[in-house]
Order: sequence, then structure tokens, then C-alpha cells
Amino acid sequence: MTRLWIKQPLDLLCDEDGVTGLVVEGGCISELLTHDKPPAQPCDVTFDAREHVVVPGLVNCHHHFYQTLTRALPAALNQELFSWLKNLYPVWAGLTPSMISLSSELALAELMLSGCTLAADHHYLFPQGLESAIDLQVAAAQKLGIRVVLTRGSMSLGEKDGGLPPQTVVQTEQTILDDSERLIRTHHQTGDGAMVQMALAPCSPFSVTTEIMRASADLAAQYQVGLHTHLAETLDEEAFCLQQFGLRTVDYLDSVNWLRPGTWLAHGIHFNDEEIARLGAAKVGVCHCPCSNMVLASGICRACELEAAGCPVGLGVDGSASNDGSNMVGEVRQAMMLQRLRYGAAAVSHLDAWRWATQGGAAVLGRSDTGRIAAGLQADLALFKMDELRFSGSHEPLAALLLCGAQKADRVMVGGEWTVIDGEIPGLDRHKLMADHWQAARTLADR
Ligand SMILES: Nc1nc2[nH]c(O)nc2c(=O)[nH]1
Repeated sequence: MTRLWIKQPLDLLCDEDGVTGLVVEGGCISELLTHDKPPAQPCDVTFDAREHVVVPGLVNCHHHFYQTLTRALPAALNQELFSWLKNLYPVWAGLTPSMISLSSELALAELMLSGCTLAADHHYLFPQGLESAIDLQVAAAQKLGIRVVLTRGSMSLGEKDGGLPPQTVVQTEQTILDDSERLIRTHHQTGDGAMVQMALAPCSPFSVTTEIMRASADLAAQYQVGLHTHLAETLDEEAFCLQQFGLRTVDYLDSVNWLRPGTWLAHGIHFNDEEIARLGAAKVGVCHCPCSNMVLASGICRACELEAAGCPVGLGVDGSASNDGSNMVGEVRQAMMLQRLRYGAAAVSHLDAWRWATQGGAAVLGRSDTGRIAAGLQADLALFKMDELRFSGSHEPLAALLLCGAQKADRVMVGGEWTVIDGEIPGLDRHKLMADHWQAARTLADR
């Protein structure tokens, strides 16, 4: 087994003090080296990290990969969530299998190049002919070597029953449940080092039936997989829940048996104090999506209070029609800035933002084997260089990466394998991928 010594990084994000290097062996971090001591046993390879800041691989807790095909689409510009969705559903109804492959690969590549090692996606569109969407996402992730949590999304409440989406993009409950079970049985891996995991993800209160929320909770419990949905993203959604169910969002979540560990919510903005306490007590995870929340003017997540109440808190770039990028390290900067706006500069440090993006995200996705630099954990790492104009004159490296606006990782490692080297994904023809993806985006918009 090869032993790799990552030697003397410029700086390192680690809970332990005085760490000046680490050893990677068998896909894991086998040893933390302190105070410039060499490894206990000889290493086969030494990586001189004097120019690198080493952080745990970044964890993206919410995305919609297919939306990379509808970035900055004129019909959806400058709108809030409901009209934005209503304008996009008919476009997304035209997705094809090759568009899913291209958009998944492109979104994953973008995430990886910005330091991501574990990414969750929420795919909830299954028009006819697209039954294999999640299988295609698995193939894209395996090709690129990134860890993924792919959530089987669903929409079952169409316009004719009072929901937001047109009938063309909703499915029957039985179809959803059968496919959910098939995907878990086919792809879900368990245990440390899992590369592909599944979770179940009815889309949002205004696009699914209460029956599919309850049945998904039962199925998730049966197979011990995660549960995911959009919740408390907008005040329109809150009004919908009050009108449709006579309940606020958290009461609605409780009524369908979702208030439990393993559930994580995208956005989680419009909660009152009592709801935050209930979510924290239930250990429900929250994925803060700062860019999307600003683009759609949805509001500001109460991330610090949710975390203090006991909720795991992570970050997500959200879909690329409401961000419209998938840059993970860029999202960490936005989270720090938006949360400062809410709580004040002294209340939110760069270390808080790094924590949400690493160990917080891993906790949201139910992973105890990644998200930190510690002996015995997966060797999932992101290494940033500070050799760009934007960093010149900076002092504290971990603060500078966020304050000066890092955009790209120089190296990324997943389970001991380099997935990014010198700012490129080995074996990926990114120009061809972009050309094909652009073409697919034009075809989709012209349909
Ligand atoms: N930001 C987003 N919110 C959503 N709610 C919903 O039902 N779908 C979406 C989405 O794609 N993005």
C-alpha cells in the first residue's frame, strides 16, 4: 500500500493544534504529524505542500445538476421562486438522457475544481424517457471520482390538484416509490468510504402530496437512507402550507414524520424561534444556500441559531438556475458574508464558514468518515495555492482564501486519489465537455 506524506503545508484546517503534515495510506489519513516531525514509518511518496493551504474536502449539500443547462435563461431572470419555477418547469420537461449526463458531468467538474469532494444532488424531473436520470448521474460521478449523495426527487402534486408544477412533470406515487426502491437497491453503498449513496427527496410542499412525504419517510427508515426536501425557502411557500394544510412548515414536516435525524432541508429560512428549537432537538440538518437565496431574494437563513440549537448546518450552491454557478469555495465566502450581514462581523468568522462547508456538511449528509482532517478519516482534501494577484499581500491564509475570494483548488483528493491536479481533472477534456454542454443548453432552450 502506497504511503503518501503531505509535508509542511503553508496552513492546514484541523481541530488539532500544531499539525505540520499528514500521511495518507489505503485511502485514509493514517497519521497526523505535529511540530515538523517526520512520519513514524518511511513513505513512498512525498508531496511538498509548502505552497498549499490544506482543508478538508468541501461538502456540497444541495444542487440540481440539470439546471446548469438553464443558467441566466431570459424567461427566468429577475424573479422570485414561484414565478421562476413556473417559467422553468416547461423548459426542464424537455430534458433528455444525454442532457442529464452532460449537465451532471459539468456540474460535478465545476464543483471538484472548486475544492468539492462530496456532493449531493436533488433530481426531481422524470418526464417520459428520463427514467434513467439518476443511473446516469451515478455513471458521471464514477467517471470523475467524486463522492455523491444522489437524491431521488419527486413531484406528485400538479396544477389540477392545487400544486405549482404542470401535470406534464408530475408522477404517480407508485411510480415514485417503485423507482426509489430500485435506486436504493441498485446504487446505495453503506459504511466508511462509500462513494455513492442514495436519499429520498420529495421536492417541496407545493409540488408533492402528503402521501408521498409519509411514504418516503417510511421507505427511508426501512433502508436507512436520508430524507431531503426544500423547506421554508420563501414566504409564498409558508402561505401555501397554511392555506393547503392549515399548518406552518415545521408542523407540516412533523405531520408527515420527517422531524428526525437523517432529514436535511434545503434553504430553511423562514423559521421562528420555537421552530428552530424543535428542528435542533430533532437533529434535522439544514443546508444554507446563500447565493441562491440572494438571487431569488428568498431571505437569509438563521444558520447560527439553527446550529446553536443542535441542527447540523452545511452549505449548498443550489441549482445552477438560481446561483448560477457551482463554485463551492465561492459559496463558502458568500455564506460568511451573508451570515455576517445577519449577525454582525464579530459573530461569524472565516472558521465558522469553513466549518459549515466541511464537517457541518458531512454531518448534514450523515457522514462521520469525512469532513475533517483527523487520523482514521477518509483522505478527502482540498489544497489551495495563493499564487494569484488576488492573494498578494494577504496574511492569515485561511481567512485570505475567503476574504480575497479563492475560486479554484490546485489539488483535490478523494479517498487518497488525486481527482484534481494542477487545477485540472486528469483525463477530462473540459473543452469538449463545455462544447457539448453548450449545445445541449441551446437545444433545450429552443424546444
Ligand atoms: N431554489 C430552488 N427551490 C426550489 N423549490 C422547488 O420546488 N424546486 C426548486 C428549485 O429547483 N430550486
